[in-house]
Amino acid sequence: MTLIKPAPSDAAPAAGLATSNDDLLGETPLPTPQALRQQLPLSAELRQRVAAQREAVKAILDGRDQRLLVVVGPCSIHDPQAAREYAENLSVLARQVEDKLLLVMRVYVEKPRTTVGWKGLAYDPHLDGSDDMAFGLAASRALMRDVVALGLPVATELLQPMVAGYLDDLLAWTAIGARTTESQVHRELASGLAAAVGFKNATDGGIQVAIDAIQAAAHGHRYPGLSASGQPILRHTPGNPHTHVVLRGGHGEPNYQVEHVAATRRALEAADLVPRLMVDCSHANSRKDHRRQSEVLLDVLDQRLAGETALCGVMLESQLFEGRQPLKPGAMRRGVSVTDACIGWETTEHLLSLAAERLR
Ligand SMILES: O=C[C@H](O)[C@H](O)COP(=O)(O)O
Ligand SMILES: C=C(OP(=O)(O)O)C(=O)O
Repeated sequence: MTLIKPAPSDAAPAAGLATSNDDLLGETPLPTPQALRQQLPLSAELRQRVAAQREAVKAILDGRDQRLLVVVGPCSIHDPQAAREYAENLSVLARQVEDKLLLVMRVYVEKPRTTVGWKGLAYDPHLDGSDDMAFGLAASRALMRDVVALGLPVATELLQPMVAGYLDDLLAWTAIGARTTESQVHRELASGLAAAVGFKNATDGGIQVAIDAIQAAAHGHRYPGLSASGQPILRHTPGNPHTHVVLRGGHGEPNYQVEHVAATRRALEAADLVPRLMVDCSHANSRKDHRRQSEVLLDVLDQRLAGETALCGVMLESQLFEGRQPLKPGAMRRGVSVTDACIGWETTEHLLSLAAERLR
């Protein structure tokens, strides 16, 4: 992706004259979270639905509901219309398997990058480096609201803490990603979320950072933030007891197999935490080959059926069509991932129907 030069109005003054960082930065106003929520409000019915969806996720994490939590959907959203079509398919499947699986749709609008790259619908919705974030935040909120209206719970990764205020009333489950689980800022954010939070293990495969994150997020925190109306505030959080580890493998090596799950269970128990985990079938667990996600899922199902109660969830990266494609506006295939490769809808439907059948 080509980096765009700042427009003249955003251009920084000559560096030699700068006396503070503000002099070096361009800026573009954004709506406040309150303004966006007013523009795209949640009805009382949808608010209650989100509350019920959160409760359903927490019941699984607490062991009050024996179903498997399944966070499934695109690696990233770049085409909200295609995502709506995906959500319609998923909502039909969700009803067919609801006796054994709770399906939650990945609506990932912020992407953490290893170095640089497209950062997601919320940041660059026109996919051209113009970074029309006001539009991107609105498109993200509108899509999440439509997904909830279809009856599906929404999952996302929260990356930039300020973005949370635009979207967090819609979320039933949240990820803190492998690149941010060790960050105090993200642990503080998690401690104030009403939704359950999954902490990914680190990109090097280390699980201790996720265990530390669970402990940090369970505590109340006070940290500076912005209120819904844009006022700087000291935020007071209550602590979040509904968090868990997500095993995603590390540095190309998987960590979903029986010995890894047993080691993670022991590490959680040693820290006096309830052993509850989700396995991400993608990322290093699939060695970044989307076709291997099924292997991981089937292994996790075998572990569950063999009595491993710590395994309460799985994650799948899935799109309308399989694979991935480079981000080239004007030359793109509809419903194909522009970040990590995904399995296609037919495979997703087959795998989740099979999973429900095996658990029956
Ligand atoms: O889930 C998606 C990617 O694995 C993550 O955003 C990192 O992407 P990158 O390594 O392509 O930057
Ligand atoms: C970026 C993701 O995962 P991880 O943080 O495990 O790399 C993701 O699930 O989209």
